Amino acid sequence: MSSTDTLATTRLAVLGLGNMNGAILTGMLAAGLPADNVVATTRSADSAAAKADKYGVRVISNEQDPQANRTAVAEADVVLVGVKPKDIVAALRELSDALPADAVVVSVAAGVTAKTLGSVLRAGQPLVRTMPNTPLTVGSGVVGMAPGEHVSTEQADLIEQLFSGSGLVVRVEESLLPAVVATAGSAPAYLFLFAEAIAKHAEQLGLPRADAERMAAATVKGAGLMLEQGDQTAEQLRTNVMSPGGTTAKAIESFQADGLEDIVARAMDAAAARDREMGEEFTA
Ligand SMILES: NC(=O)C1=CN([C@@H]2O[C@H](COP(=O)(O)OP(=O)(O)OC[C@H]3O[C@@H](n4cnc5c(N)ncnc54)[C@H](O)[C@@H]3O)[C@@H](O)[C@H]2O)C=CC1
Ligand SMILES: O=C(O)[C@@H]1CCC=N1
Repeated sequence: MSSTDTLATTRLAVLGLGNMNGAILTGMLAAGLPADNVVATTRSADSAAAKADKYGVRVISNEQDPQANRTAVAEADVVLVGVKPKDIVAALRELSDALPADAVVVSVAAGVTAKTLGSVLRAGQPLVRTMPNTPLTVGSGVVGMAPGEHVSTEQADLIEQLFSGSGLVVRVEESLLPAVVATAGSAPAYLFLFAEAIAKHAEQLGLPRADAERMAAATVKGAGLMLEQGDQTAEQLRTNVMSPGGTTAKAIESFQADGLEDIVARAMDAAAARDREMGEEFTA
């Protein structure tokens, strides 16, 4: 069976259609998952109508049908659960006996462990923990995935295929998901912060704000594309910009004198630590 055939026949339930599941769904639809194969749920009827319009899939709300999540999963092959970490245990508990036995539950929730999720699912229910990031929405995302013990090779390959049309998929042990959060899940926000800071200060240097924002965005995109080509390391690419005695050398010296590497390391450690902490906070 070709990968297109597999996508064509996969039935997907999307529980919670916020920022992350919206990005994932956009990526999967762009990669060839037929919109007719998808049923999504939201909390309110208004948001169901808006999301149905936005994504072109069937969306049912818990407001209209208190059993919406159970209805959505009843015929699913894959159930993508994109509710907040504090809500995921309750959401899975109320639908666990409505899941087909071979449906793969895919959690995108930060922190909440497979042990916790498995404890509210029926014994043997296939479960994959993932840590995605929002650039999936533009086909350039990252997903760390940790398939659980009841997931077959075919099911793990299917989940990887669903994501890989819109980004880089890396399989990891569950114990490495905090590192994936720090490196990829949260990391778009670091780069957005950098772009924000560049644009703000460019305005201080005299550029109109709108031009500064467009320049920052194009520069982050261009640098990302060069990094992605992979023929030169980040360090080599940086060095190429640094003419001896020139402007960039002064800027990099300033970053290094201010301890940029330590600043990044501390931020990543904080993200990974919060992920582990949420695993202890949100249990069944
Ligand atoms: N935003 C991001 O960049 C990333 C988020 N995540 C994870 O994705 C999950 C969702 O985060 P966001 O999308 O940012 O939050 P969000 O608040 O934008 O989306 C969550 C959605 O779920 C809905 N919801 C809550 N309970 C529900 C239920 N029982 N049934 C149906 N819908 C329900 C909410 O109304 C909301 O629309 C979290 O667990 C987070 O850890 C993971 C990686 C990156
Ligand atoms: O901030 C969070 O908790 C989620 C997980 C990674 C990105 N957003």
